[in-house]
Amino acid sequence: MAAEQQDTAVPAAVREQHALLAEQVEEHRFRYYVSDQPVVSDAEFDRLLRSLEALEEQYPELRTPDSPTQKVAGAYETDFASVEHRERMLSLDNAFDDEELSAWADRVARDVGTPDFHYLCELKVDGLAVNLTYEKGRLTRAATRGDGRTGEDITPNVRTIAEVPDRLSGDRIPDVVEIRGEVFFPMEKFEELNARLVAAGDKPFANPRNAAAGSLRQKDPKVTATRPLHMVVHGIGAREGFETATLSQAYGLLREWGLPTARHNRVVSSLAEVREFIAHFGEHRHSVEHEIDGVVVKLDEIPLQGRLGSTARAPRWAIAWKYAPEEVNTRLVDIKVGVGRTGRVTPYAQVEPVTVAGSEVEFATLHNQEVVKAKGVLIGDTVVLRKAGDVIPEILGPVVDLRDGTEREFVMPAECPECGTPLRAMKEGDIDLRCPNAQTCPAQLRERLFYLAGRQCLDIENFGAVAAAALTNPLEPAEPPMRDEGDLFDLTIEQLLPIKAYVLDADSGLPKRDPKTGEEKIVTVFANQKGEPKKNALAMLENIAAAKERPLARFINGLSIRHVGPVAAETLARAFRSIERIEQADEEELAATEGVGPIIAAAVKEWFAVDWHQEILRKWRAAGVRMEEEGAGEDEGPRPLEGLTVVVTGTLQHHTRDGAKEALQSRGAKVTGSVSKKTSFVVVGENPGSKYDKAVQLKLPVLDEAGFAVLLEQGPDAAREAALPAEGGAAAGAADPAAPAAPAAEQAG
Ligand SMILES: NC(=O)c1ccc[n+]([C@@H]2O[C@H](COP(=O)([O-])OP(=O)(O)OC[C@H]3O[C@@H](n4cnc5c(N)ncnc54)[C@H](O)[C@@H]3O)[C@@H](O)[C@H]2O)c1
Ligand SMILES: [Zn+2]
Repeated sequence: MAAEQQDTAVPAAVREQHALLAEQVEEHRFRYYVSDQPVVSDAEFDRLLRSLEALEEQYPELRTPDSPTQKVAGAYETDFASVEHRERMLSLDNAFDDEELSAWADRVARDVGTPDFHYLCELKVDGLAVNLTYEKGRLTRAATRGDGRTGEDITPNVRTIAEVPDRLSGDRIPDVVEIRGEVFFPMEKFEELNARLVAAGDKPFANPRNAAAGSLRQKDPKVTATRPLHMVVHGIGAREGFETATLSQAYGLLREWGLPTARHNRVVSSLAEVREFIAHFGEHRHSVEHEIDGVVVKLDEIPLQGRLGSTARAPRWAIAWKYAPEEVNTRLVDIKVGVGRTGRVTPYAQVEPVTVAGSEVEFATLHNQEVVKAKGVLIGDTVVLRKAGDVIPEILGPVVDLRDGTEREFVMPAECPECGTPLRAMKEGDIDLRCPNAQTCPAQLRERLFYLAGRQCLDIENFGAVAAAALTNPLEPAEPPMRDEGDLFDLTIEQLLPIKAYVLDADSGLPKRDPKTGEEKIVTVFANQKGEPKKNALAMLENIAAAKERPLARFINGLSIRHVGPVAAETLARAFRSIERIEQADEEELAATEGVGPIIAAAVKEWFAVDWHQEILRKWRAAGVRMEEEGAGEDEGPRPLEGLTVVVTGTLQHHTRDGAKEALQSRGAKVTGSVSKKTSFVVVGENPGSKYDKAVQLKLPVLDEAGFAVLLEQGPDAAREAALPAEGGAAAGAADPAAPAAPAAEQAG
C-alpha cells in the first residue's frame, strides 16, 4: 500500500498544500526564534508541523532535506554575529501520548543491544536553548541554538546571568566543554516586566518564554542585565579532557564546577518509573521554580547514546513528553467589571471561548485596573490565555503583532455597573475601587447573601446564586422579600410564590434569551405552573430554619466584614464566644487577641458602628438566632472573673495551656496573647518568655501557679494579694492596691 503511493506522482494540489504549510511553519519559526513575538500558540504551531509531517508520511517525496520537518529551526540572518557550535545542537522528538512513548522505549530497547540501561528523567524547561563553551575553565562563548550548527553569538548577554559562572571551579576541569542549557524568565516576574515595557511605550511580551528569548537577544547587554534571567543546564556537547559513563554522572561534575544543574532529575530503570515521574510532575507542574512544558527522557549511558545516534534534527536516545498546553491564544472580546460582596469592583476579561487544560474558558481574571494597564492588553487583542491547574484562568499578554488598529483601551467605569453609585477608593492609596453603596447595591447584596448561604457560612442548601438574586432583586413583585440579609430568617412561602426573575446564564450572569423570539426568559422561581410551591423552595425554607443553629464562627464569617474570613471568624468566636461580646470588646482588646491584630480589629469595630448592620443582628435575634457558643449564655452560673484580661505564659504543672485558658474563660475572664497595660494578671509558669519581662516592666500583678489557683478559686482580690513580689525595686508598685490592672477600670461597657 505504502509502496504503491510512493510510486504515484504527488498531485499538484497536495504539492501546493505542502508548500503553503511549509511556508507557514517557516514564518512562525521566524517570529518565534528571531522576533521573539510569535502570533500563534505552541500547540497551534505543533499542529501545523504535525500536519506537514502527516503529508510527508503519505507522500515521502515531499520530505526533502530542506523541508521544515527535517531541520533544526533557526538559520536566519540576525543582528548577532554567527558562531559555529563544535557539536551540533539538536531538537527533540516528541511523544504526545503513551503509545508514542512506549514506541520510543521499544526502539531503544531493541537498538541498545543490552538489557542493562537506564532512563534519565528530566523536566523540560520552557525557555530557550543556549550553548556555553568553556575553554580551560573559562567561559569563552555563549550562543543560541540557531539551525543547530550555527547560532548567534550572545556571549556578553549570557555573562549577565548570575548563575552562569565565568570560571568553572573545582578539579578535573576539561580543556574544552560545551554546556547546553535553557535560559528562562520566572513567571512571577513577568507581569512586572510587561508593566515596565508598556510604561516606556515598548511592546509587551506575550509570555515568559518570549520574554526570556527577547531579553537575552538584546543588542545591548546592559538591557539584558536588567532582566531576571536564570539558567538550567541540561546537556553536554563537545568535550576534550573528560568523559563519564553516564549523563547523570556528568551532571554531578557540572554541579561541582558551579554550573546550575537541574534539581529534579531522576535515574530509573523501567518505563513504569518513567511514567510515574511524568505523572508526578504533571500534578506538581507549578511547584517547580520554572515553567515546564514536559518531561525529557534520555538514555543515561553515554556509550549507548552513541550506539543509537541521531537523525538530522533529533537524537534517537531521547524523547520529549509534552504535557497538555496551559497556554492558548484567543481574542479578548471585552473587559467587563464585576462587583463583589464587599463592593470591590474588579475588571475581568471576556474572551472568545477556548478549550485549555481540558476545560472551556470564556472569562479570565484581571484583578484591577492597574493590572489591565500593566499587562498592556487592549480590547480586541489576540491574547495569550493561561490556565494553570485549578487556578482561575489569567491573561498573560497581548500578541502585539496581530493588532490592526481597531483595538481600544479599557477604561475603568466611574460608576457602579449595577447601582450607578460613583466608585471610589475606600482609603487613600487603595488601588481597588469600591461601590460605597453597601446596603442596597444589588450586586453586593446578592453576593453577600450568596456567601452567607454558602458552604463556608450557613451552608443553606437550595439557596444559591439564583435564589439570592431572585429574593433581593426580582422582576416581580416590586417590593423584594429581602431588603438585606436581616430578612433571611423571616421569609415565608407566601412571599416566595409570586417571585419572578430572569433565567440567568451561569457563566455570563446575563439573562438567557429564547432562541426563537429573542426575548429574555422569565420564570416564577419558587412556584410551579399551578402556583404551588416547588419542592426545592420548601426545602430551602427548612434549611434556612435549620441554619439558625450554625456555630458562631459561621455567622461571623457570613457578615462579610472586611478582612474577616473563615480563619479570623473562628478566632473571634473562640476568644469571645458570642456576637454580643465581640461587639462590646474595644478595639485594643480585639487587636490584642491572638490571630486578630489591628487591621481586623478596626474593621470589626467599623462594621458594628453601622446602623443597618445593627438592624440585621436585631432581626436575626428576633427570629431566634443566638449567635453564641454553647455555654456562653447567661444560664451558665456565676462569672467571677468577668472583665479581667489575663495572659498565660510559660509551662504550668497542673494545667495545659488550653486547660488554663478554658478555666479562665469559663469564669468570664478574657485570655489574650500579649501583655499590655490593660492586662489584669500575668500567669507565669516555667520558662516564661518576654511576656514576663513586659509584665514586670509594666508593674502588672504576676501570678505563679499557686497564685493562679487563688485567682480561680477566690477571685481577683485574693489573687492580687497572692501576686509575686515585683522585681527590681518595683515591689511597692505591685503591692499597691491602685496598680493599673484594676478590673473595674478597664471594662469597656
Ligand atoms: N508559537 C510559535 O509560533 C512557535 C514557532 C516555532 C516553535 N514553537 C515552539 O517551539 C518548540 C519547538 O522547538 P524545538 O524544535 O526546540 O523543540 P522542543 O522545544 O520541543 O525541544 C527541544 C528543546 O527542548 C529544550 N529543553 C528543555 N529542557 C530540556 C532538557 N531537560 N533536556 C533537553 N532539552 C531540553 C532544549 O532547548 C531543546 O532545544 C515547540 O514547543 C513549538 O511549539 C512555537
Ligand atoms: Zn453598586
